[in-house]
Amino acid sequence: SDTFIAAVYEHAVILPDPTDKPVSPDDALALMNKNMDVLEGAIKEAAQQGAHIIVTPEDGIYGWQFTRESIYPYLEDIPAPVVNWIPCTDPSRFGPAPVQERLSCMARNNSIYVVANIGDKKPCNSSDPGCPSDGRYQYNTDVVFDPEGKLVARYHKYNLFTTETQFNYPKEPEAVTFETPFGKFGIFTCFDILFHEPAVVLVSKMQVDTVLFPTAWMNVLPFLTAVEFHSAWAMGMRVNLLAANTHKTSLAMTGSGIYAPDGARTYSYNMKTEDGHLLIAELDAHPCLSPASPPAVSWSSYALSVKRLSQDDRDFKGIIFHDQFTFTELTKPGGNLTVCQKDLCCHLSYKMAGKRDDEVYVLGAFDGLHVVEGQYYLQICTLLKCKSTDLDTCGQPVETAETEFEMFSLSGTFGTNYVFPEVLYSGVQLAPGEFEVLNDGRLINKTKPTKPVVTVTLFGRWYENDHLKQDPQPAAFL
Ligand SMILES: NC(=O)CCCC[C@@H]1SC[C@@H]2NC(=O)N[C@@H]21
Repeated sequence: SDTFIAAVYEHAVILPDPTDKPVSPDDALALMNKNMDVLEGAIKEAAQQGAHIIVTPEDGIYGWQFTRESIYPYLEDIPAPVVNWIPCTDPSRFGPAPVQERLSCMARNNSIYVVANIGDKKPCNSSDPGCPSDGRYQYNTDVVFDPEGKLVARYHKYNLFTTETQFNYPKEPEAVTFETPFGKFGIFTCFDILFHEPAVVLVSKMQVDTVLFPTAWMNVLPFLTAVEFHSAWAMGMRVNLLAANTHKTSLAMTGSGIYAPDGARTYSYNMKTEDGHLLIAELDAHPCLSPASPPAVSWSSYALSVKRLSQDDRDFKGIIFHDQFTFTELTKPGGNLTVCQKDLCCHLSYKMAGKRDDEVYVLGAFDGLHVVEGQYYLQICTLLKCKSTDLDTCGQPVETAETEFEMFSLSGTFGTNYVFPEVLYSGVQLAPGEFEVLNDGRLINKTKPTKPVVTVTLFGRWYENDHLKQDPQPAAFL
């Protein structure tokens, strides 16, 4: 088919009581059934509304804050999909698997693809030099059941977040794909989206049309809020992305969406209430073949042609999410500005509807290694509102603004082809259809921005440099 209907469910997960001691398998299943009761309601509703596939969040069935031991009763042995298994009709073929059985039946009874995140356990012994001392591998795992209830995909999360000490890293990254009547699908989980493997491999080498993305994403302004970064990744990579986040406002976890290369089809961001939310939208099955699909971008082409007027004397430093940026202030209601850091120069042309005395904006550049909660090379050009008129606050998280822009055009001398374009309006709102990236690498508004601007950013990931990362210091040397 040319199009299909996608659903994502942002789920307010029911958490187990925090404990280091493992609960009984019955208690673990009772908690998981409570979450699956809620997910089943969303799956039924999505199917009734015609959805072909639904994505549910990372940790959406058992929550978090586990030790390696305390998660064990929640795990099941998940076989590779090659076994052709429908757990709903043959539940005990590979030992007890009540969670897989129930997910499979939800898919089968509602004739819909169901994507969920659960835990896999794989016994091992001393013949395997990597086998953990407790005799098992434990993996953070996504599963996909087709509309017959057959297990068609199993993916072990490769880039575990720093807090996930209950799980093992898979030895190799897996590029997991499956074909459907509405395009080729790939899958990865949460923190994976910041890295080359498997995320970029799925798109560039395996040529998937749509990525399934269960996540438990804590929002970090100004660049790494879920709806902002995930929609930008879909645009930069030119694929559909179905992002289902966990909902827990005390951890800043909210923000799910159905994203296409030309912008969000639908999204939700809700820091006000603790309820779940179902999103449904129609997508192109093959977005790269669509007439709306943009041609390849030469990211540095425009910026390299700009002649720089000397203005370094007005630059100053500031911190954004632990990284030291170089900033320059937008002192006039409109004009052209440049700021550079190392090899990256960022150019901005802009016009405000009116320059306000109570709000300050800066143009910023960062070219270097981010080292907190994981290490990754970044090249970032950004126009952002400072928290107050004190320049020392530039880079601190800001959610609202009053300044209206007539136009903006942001570009940079990027050394990477992987640049994710973000536009965030006041109130953590996206701007679908209101901006575009030109072939020469300029991020521009298409129409006059309909809301005040908080951030306009070109977020570049320089994967090619990641091999230069330092190994973390052994504890003895700290
Ligand atoms: N569940 C995960 O894999 C972790 C979520 C990723 C969170 C993103 S990555 C860098 C930022 N740090 C955060 O706390 N949130 C952002």
